[in-house]
Amino acid sequence: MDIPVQIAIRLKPPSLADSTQCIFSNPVTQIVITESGQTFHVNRALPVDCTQAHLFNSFMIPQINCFLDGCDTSVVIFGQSKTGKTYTLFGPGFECIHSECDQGIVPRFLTEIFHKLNQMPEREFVLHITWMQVVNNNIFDVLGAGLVRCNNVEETFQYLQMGWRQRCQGNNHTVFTVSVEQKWVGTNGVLNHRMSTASFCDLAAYPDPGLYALENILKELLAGNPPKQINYDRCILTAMLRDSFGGRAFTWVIGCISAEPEDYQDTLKILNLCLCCRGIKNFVTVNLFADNNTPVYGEKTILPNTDNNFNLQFATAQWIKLVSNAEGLFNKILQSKSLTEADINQVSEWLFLKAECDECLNSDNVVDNKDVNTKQGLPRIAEDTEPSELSESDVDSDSEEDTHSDTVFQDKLEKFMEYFREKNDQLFAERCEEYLNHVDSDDITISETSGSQSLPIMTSQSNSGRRRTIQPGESLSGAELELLRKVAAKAISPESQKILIESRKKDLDPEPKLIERELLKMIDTPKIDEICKKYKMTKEKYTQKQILARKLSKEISSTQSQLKELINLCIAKERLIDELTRTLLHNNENKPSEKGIECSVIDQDTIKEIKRHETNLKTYKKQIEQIKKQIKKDEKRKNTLDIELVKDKLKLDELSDTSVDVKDKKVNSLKHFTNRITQLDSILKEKTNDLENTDLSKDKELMLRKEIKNLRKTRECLHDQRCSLGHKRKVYKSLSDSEERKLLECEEAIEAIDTAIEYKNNLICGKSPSASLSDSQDNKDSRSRGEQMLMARLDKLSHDEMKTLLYRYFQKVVDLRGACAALEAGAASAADEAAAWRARAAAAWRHAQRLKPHAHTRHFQSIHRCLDSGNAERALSLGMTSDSETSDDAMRLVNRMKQLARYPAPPVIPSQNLRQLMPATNIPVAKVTKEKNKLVIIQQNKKH
Ligand SMILES: Nc1ncnc2c1ncn2[C@@H]1O[C@H](COP(=O)(O)OP(=O)(O)OP(=O)(O)O)[C@@H](O)[C@H]1O
Repeated sequence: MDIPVQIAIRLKPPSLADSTQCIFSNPVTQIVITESGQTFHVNRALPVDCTQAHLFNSFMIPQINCFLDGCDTSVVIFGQSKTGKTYTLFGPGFECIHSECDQGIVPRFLTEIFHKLNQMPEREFVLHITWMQVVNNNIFDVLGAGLVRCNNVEETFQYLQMGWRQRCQGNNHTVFTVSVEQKWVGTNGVLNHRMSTASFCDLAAYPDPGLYALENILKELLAGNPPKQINYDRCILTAMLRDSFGGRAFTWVIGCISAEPEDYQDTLKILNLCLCCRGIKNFVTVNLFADNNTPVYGEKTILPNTDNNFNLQFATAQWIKLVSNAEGLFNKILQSKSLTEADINQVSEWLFLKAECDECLNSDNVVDNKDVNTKQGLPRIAEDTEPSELSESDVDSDSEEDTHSDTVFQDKLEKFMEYFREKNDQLFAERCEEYLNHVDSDDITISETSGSQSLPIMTSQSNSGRRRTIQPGESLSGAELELLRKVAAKAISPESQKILIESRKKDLDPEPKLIERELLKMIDTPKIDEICKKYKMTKEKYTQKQILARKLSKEISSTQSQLKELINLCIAKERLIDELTRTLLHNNENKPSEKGIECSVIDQDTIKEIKRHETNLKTYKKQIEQIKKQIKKDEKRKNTLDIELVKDKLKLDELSDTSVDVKDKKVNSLKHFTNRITQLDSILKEKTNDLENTDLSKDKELMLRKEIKNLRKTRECLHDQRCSLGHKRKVYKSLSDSEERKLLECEEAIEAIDTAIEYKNNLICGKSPSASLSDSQDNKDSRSRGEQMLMARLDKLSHDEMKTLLYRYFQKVVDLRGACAALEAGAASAADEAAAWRARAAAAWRHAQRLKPHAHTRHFQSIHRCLDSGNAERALSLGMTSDSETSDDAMRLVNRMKQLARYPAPPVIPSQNLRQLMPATNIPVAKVTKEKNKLVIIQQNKKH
């Protein structure tokens, strides 16, 4: 979320009560006004008498909440010297003499944080503090221990005291940070793992190089430069405040100003600087760890139980996991800000509905057992072994208890099934409708491939807002639709398919809820409920009768034992009476008469005793009779009960057959639906992933297209440049060296741009653009060790390094191409020269061939002439130069030479004589002319 930096202005109270004030603040209108009437609108215009507590409460409480939610926060204080910057941040000091009321923002913040965290025992947290000072662009660790872990407020205050003593006094910057890592399991059963940092910066007063550097950064940010392009590392202070300005922190800037007239100019400067910050927006976001939002389930969640509720529990657990996964993804997508507003609304609605479901699932109405840990998603469906109404009856046998708990369990199970069915149906129907409703009407098709199992997918534009929470149908791929058809087809009876097909044939818009109803019918048949109720009632009666029967038989057996005892007593009494009677008779027979009076007294006693015993015996016998009667009665009752029990048993068996059938059906339906839920959830998950990917890839695609567009523009420019250079070369036949190089660069750059465009196009089309560079196993294996090392190094290169490297290679390539072009030109001219020479040689050869016979002849003629003229030496030298050893002329010449060598040379004749001596080689020529009827013949030499 983009949040502008917030501004608060605090006026230092005047040193003297009656001193004049040149700056005023209006906390109602949040305006700071100068004596000249200049106004500054700020977020908090704090009054002169503003207390430390008021300052803290007026804007730090929301900061604390934000911080505990996992966002970074920051407080930066500007102000001239002695305007109360340190006082605002820390207070007057940490000694006991100082009142707690004077505590500044930092101690209050720490106290509040510990207080709040202690109020949330479910949160595990680790808190660290650091206290740094920037003195002359050098960093100084006030606490001397870097990050210091604090477990409670007391410990933290000890460090504050220590730091207060150790800190450097003077005009320097102080940065105090508090970082907290928190971990807790939310009510939805997912882990929250966050990290937040709060920084408190007490800036030095002007003039300070760090402050100037910060001022420049603020100006750059205000000019609209993205933070990524701003060099925060120009000094330590700016590097430390990277997050506060243009970063991810929720920042408050506090301007501490003096209201006194002599400080007016400095105050204006600080006010303007603070106002500068108002235009800066920070991207505040929750800092999450990778494991944030992962579902956390205790072992308690999945209970080993009967088959029936195991499925139920498993389905529920899976369901919750899947929905939580989707929730995590949705949260991430929301944070990524890659969604349109409509999408954000939908996702938010989904999250809201999910929260509603969680609330509902975790409510105590659903599950009686209140001990269930609500953090673990759906409360545990526990076996209820608590005694209920029936247990009050006199049931003492184990089997009775079992039967009783069975009944209770049956009830519970029914209840849970009912609940689960409702929820499941509701959720499933929603999903089903969403999927089916959002396919375009064109998609009403019956898949030919799936044969009779195929389902016509219908559409209806009707939708309720709630059901439009997720609209996967809008972007369902063909494969997904097919999967959905299959999933739905499995659940729909052939009859309903027929109805659907028929309704489609009639060209009616089939009611989308038909499918839903059909699905619901599968598990929600009234017959099943009736049977279940009847079975339940009969079973209850049967159990009661069983109990009664048991009670009776127990009573009978106890009466029988009582009877036995009485009978034994009677027997004993009879024996006693017999014995007494026998004694009495014996006494009467053996005793003398004188003792008669004494004897009769004893006899009377014995008689009395006998009589008493006989009366007792009679009573016993009566009792025995009564007991016998009672036993008979009880036995009769028991027999009746037994008969009834047998009858009931038969009835139960009968019902049970039906109910088992029904139960089986139910279990099957439940299983089936569990599977379907899993399938649908996997689709949902896929769709969620797709949604994320699509949105991401859409953005990416847009970006790529933009890049391609830009590249094309660049290419066009380069192309124009290349054309103009080419044209120039054509016209002037040559280019300067730099122009030649430029041309090469253009060509090379165009080639590189073409490759880049192709690469990006491939990315858009989803093709692997750099198969050769991709790190597939095959490629890795096929690379030599050297190549692998090179690739590993390239992988480690930073963006800038890569850019430099590429530029160098580009230059190298251009150099090489230049050298190559020069070489090619040299080679071409050499080849031309060679060709010219070859042509000349050929011509010479032909010429030589043509001239050869004449030359020979002329050569030999001249030799002969020399010989003839007697110039043997000349002839010899000419002969020496002749190359005609094999020719006849040569042979003849050689012979003549040999003769000349044998005979001496003739005497030298003067040339005039020689002419006379010459044979008539000059044949006289007669010229005949006609002069008047006369023929004139004139002899004349040829030479004349
Ligand atoms: N609002 C205030 N209420 C009471 N006392 C104040 C207030 N503001 C400042 N003081 C007092 O003014 C004095 C100077 O304040 P403080 O040291 O905080 O200024 P400072 O801007 O940090 O100065 P420096 O830049 O020199 O570090 C301190 O004694 C402080 O107690």
